[in-house]
Amino acid sequence: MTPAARISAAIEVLADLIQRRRPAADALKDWGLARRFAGSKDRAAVASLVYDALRRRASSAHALGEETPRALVLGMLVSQRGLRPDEIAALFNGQNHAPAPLTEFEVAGLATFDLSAAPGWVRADVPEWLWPSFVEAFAEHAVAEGEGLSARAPVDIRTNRLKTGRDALRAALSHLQPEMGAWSPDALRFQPGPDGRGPTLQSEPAFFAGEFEIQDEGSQLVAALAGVKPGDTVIDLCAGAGGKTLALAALMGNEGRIFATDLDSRRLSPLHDRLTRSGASNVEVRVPRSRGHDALSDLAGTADLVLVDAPCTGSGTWRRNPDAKWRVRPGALAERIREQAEVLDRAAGLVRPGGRIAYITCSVLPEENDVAVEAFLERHPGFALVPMRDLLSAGEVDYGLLARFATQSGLQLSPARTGTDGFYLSCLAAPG
Ligand SMILES: C[S@@+](CC[C@H](N)C(=O)[O-])C[C@H]1O[C@@H](n2cnc3c(N)ncnc32)[C@H](O)[C@@H]1O
Repeated sequence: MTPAARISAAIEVLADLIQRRRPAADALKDWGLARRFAGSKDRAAVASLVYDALRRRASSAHALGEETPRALVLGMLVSQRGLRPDEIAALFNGQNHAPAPLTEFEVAGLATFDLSAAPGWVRADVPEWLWPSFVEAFAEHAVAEGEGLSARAPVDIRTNRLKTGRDALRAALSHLQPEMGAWSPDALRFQPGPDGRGPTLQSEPAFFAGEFEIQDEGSQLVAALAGVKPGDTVIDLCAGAGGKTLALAALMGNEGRIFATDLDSRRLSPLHDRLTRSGASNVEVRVPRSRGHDALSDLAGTADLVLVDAPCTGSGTWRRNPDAKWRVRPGALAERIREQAEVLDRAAGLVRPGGRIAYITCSVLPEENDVAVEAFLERHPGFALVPMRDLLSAGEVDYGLLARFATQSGLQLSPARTGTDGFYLSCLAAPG
């Protein structure tokens, strides 16, 4: 397919997902099934155009004066891909599957492409209904934070200390030109290529050998800051596929015990293979027999640390999933807040006297972060916040520089602040 034909395809996919309000992945899959002639490079290029258009949906609609699939693509070609109006006009020539020529209205929109008078949520490319939350979280930096969440994400990996060291892994992957992570001593980073994707790391021999896991550096950081020690008894209450479980096992050097569970037993399935590959031997996966079955009933009041990697809107990961940004609804936020309270209350019954709950989200919304923690402290007055300076100075690395990203009750990472996904961490000490 020519570059112009790929643009036509992206417009078609966007029309489908907007009209039928369906996830981008589903619309892309259907498009691919109906066009078997399209090769893997074409599919990747079309997907990249669609996701880039979704990153900049609000600002493109504003600049072009309409929210049509064409306008979203046109705006993105300017703001995300840096094309000039004449370059865009050459692509939109109506020949050989290229999109129809530009209208006068579109030409005018491209020529001015002015966001200076646009409201903050438009310049930030954040849903309008979430803008008050952004302003509450980031004040005068809210637009820059929204822009950070609209950019493409790098691919980060976490060196598995149980198998190798970061320098050795960097040498093993030198053909992919890894960069050192800025914060985590285990992180390596790969910048996205022209199609927005990173290298296919899962086919590397070092991956099969368990020497690394793909994990955003922010996720690595919050796991490291949770305060786990070799020999601890740890419960990972929302373990899912085990990204944090594996990080904790490595930090503990396989000493002590981790009990990993999840409300949804299906989500735990990938964890078994990942544990084998990683060499983590101190993890016991507790699979609930049915919804509502308590797989941890024997562990009440025993854990040095309960990790609550809570279900959330995922607003901190919009770089990786720009579709989710526009699909999240107020009802879903309210449901996540209810689940967060439920899971935190469950954690309170599992932690030992003097132990700790580490509450984590991949969200930047205060409702899911500080507000959730403050509501927990009201329900459980014996618990107390672990001071931020203690969190940042407790481990092998002094993370004092992160203190400027402290919130009322926790720590907020973000693409604009730390170059990571938008993770939040707050640690709560149980009464001794
Ligand atoms: C953010 S994901 C976990 C990601 C995982 N910890 C990782 O690092 O890969 C949140 C998980 O919480 C689970 N969950 C939701 N409500 C829960 C509850 N009440 N108790 C335990 N887990 C719950 C979801 O099934 C989901 O797997």
